[in-house]
Amino acid sequence: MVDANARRQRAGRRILFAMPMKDVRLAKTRLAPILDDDRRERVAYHMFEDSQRFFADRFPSVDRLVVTPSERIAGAARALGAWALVEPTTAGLNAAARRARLWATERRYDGIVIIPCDIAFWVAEEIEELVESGNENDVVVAPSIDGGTNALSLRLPSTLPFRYGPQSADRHLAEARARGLTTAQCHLAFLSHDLDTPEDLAAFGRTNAGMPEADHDRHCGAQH
Ligand SMILES: Nc1nc2c(ncn2[C@@H]2O[C@H](COP(=O)(O)OP(=O)(O)OP(=O)(O)O)[C@@H](O)[C@H]2O)c(=O)[nH]1
Ligand SMILES: C[C@H](OP(=O)(O)O)C(=O)O
Repeated sequence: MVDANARRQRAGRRILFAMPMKDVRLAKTRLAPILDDDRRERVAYHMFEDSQRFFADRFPSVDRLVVTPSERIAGAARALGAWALVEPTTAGLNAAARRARLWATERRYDGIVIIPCDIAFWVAEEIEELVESGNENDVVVAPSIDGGTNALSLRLPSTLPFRYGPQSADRHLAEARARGLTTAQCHLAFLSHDLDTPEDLAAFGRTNAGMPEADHDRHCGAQH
């Protein structure tokens, strides 16, 4: 009975997917050595659009917020069914995350899942796993293969300091533990692959080389 009630409560949680996105002119700068500006901007825009279509198609009932300094991206986000929050300047991912969390808190969402717009392959089951783990834990981190944070789920309200940057996955978990929050880490094979470097792009182009072979490589586990 307790379980059934808890499940019903979780099912009623309102969450927000928050997706930070730069102006494409400043995006994907690590690809500049191999792509001219036009191609680099197209890659950035294509990945952004792909992310929005994926969430609109597979998670139509979950609100999305795109945080961006770009009016062009904001307009495209709205056309693809998202809310858009326009930042006055490009102030970094930590600042964008803080803005998104404030927006969500003011609107009384129960949770926020911050996800970048540069994942090579989106897999709905991975996102479901992440959301489910976020229903059970205050803070959930899905690391990228280089130790970054490719998804961060927070139960709201939250005062966790954002630590995007090198090795941010461990840093987010450490900050959460230091505050006595419940934490989990999700190992999600596809979500761990953002497309940042020329090597990532080459792997992406080689029919899944460098990508996980099967989509069953996913699990979330509590961290103590
Ligand atoms: N709104 C906003 N989004 C950002 C900012 N910095 C990064 N992002 C977004 O956060 C996600 C991960 O970004 P990064 O991998 O750090 O940046 P990137 O533009 O994809 O690639 P690099 O320029 O090579 O670092 C992408 O969706 C970015 O567009 C920022 O200052 N503001
Ligand atoms: C989003 C980013 O992940 P990376 O690009 O380092 O994988 C970070 O955690 O700062």
